[in-house]
Amino acid sequence: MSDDALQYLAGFGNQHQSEAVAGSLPRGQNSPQRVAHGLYAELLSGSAFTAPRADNQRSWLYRRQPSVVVGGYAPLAHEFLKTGAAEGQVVPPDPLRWAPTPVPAADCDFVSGLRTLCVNGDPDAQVGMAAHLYLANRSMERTAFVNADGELLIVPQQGRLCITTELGRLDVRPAEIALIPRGLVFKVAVDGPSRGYVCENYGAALRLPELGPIGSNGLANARDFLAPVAWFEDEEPGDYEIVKKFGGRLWRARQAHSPFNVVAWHGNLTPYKYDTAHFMTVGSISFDHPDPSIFTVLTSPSDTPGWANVDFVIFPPRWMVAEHSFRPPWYHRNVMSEFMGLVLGQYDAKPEGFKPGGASLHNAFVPHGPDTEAFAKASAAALTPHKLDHTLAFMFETRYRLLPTAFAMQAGGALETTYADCWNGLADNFTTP
Ligand SMILES: O=C(O)Cc1cc(O)ccc1O
Ligand SMILES: [Fe+2]
Repeated sequence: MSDDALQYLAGFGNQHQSEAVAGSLPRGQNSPQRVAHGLYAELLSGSAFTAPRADNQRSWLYRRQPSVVVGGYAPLAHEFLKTGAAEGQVVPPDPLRWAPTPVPAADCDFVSGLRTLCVNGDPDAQVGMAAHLYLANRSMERTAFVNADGELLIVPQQGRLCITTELGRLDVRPAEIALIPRGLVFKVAVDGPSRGYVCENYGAALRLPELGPIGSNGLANARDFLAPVAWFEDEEPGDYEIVKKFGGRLWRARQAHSPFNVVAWHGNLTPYKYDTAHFMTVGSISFDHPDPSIFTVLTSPSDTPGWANVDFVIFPPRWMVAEHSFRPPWYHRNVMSEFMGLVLGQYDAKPEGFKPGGASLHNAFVPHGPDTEAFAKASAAALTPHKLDHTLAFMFETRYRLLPTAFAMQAGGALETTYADCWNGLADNFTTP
């Protein structure tokens, strides 16, 4: 693990620039005849060249060798990593929940420890997402990973991650998140048994949501997203393994140098970290429970306005003050599909049953809401101002039905076969006047 005091460049979507060695970054042009210090220029495009300016994402990398210097790729098996609806199972129209999966004692790193729970869409159509767990007890040393199928939103739940990327390093702890652009090479170091969630987004890049009547401030503020500063692995050449996810399969290649050899870069296609403690929640200060869209941190739009390919929504510590209201989420059925995880504490709709490290899936039009215990508590609670504290749940909400994987549905696995019983106690209390 690297030290704590990493430096960052603040601002989501900014045109950042950074050089680890002074004078490495070309001034006034991108591709000089000879780049300073013998470096190679390489363009990384995250959007089509002709994407509208507001959506256009690319960075220029100045590196010791271009990434084309890599051996040929050979297939690499991964039993538990699944891609797109084609690799999902038949899904019953029931609410599903998974208990926390322990970090195995057997050797696993961030990539070998990926366990896909749910999939939809198709990366070749640039539609949909996957929800994975990661379980890791070993750092990636001379192995790096790059995902050509999707951008990765990493939500640590246990253990601190040091993520080395081509553009520099990010130190990420539980309650923080990391965003790794599609196609960017990275590796993950851990400081002990580590677990968390990953949203692999095959669709349009995640961005800050529109704020509408909220105005020009609030929710996740752009300046709280931190990009790394340029850093390169300055060591003797030696064998390095590059693992690439490409077309739903893993591939591996060997090269004789570190891929973390970018001495300077500039552009707006960067990884980020974000501390959810900086999320400025808005909520009801009068009555009723608002739609959870007020908690959207990042959104990947689809081609239909307002119907997200995937929204990343958090339920952070906040005050509950609504008067004459049932304060937890309402009972509902939603055309959108909801995958949830819990980073820490309790979730108000399922105070006991939903555990940190666990997950739930409420698919399109699958009824759900507070369990019997939460209903009873909230129906009788004194409606004084109350702080929901020490809690962080989140949701990947997607317009496409999520299909669980064989790992998610396996008998004897983490699937809670009695989950739906949590609503059995909701008796018919109707009384005729
Ligand atoms: O189902 C859930 O727990 C997530 C959720 C939370 C909320 O406050 C409103 C709607 C919703 O789907
Ligand atoms: Fe819901």
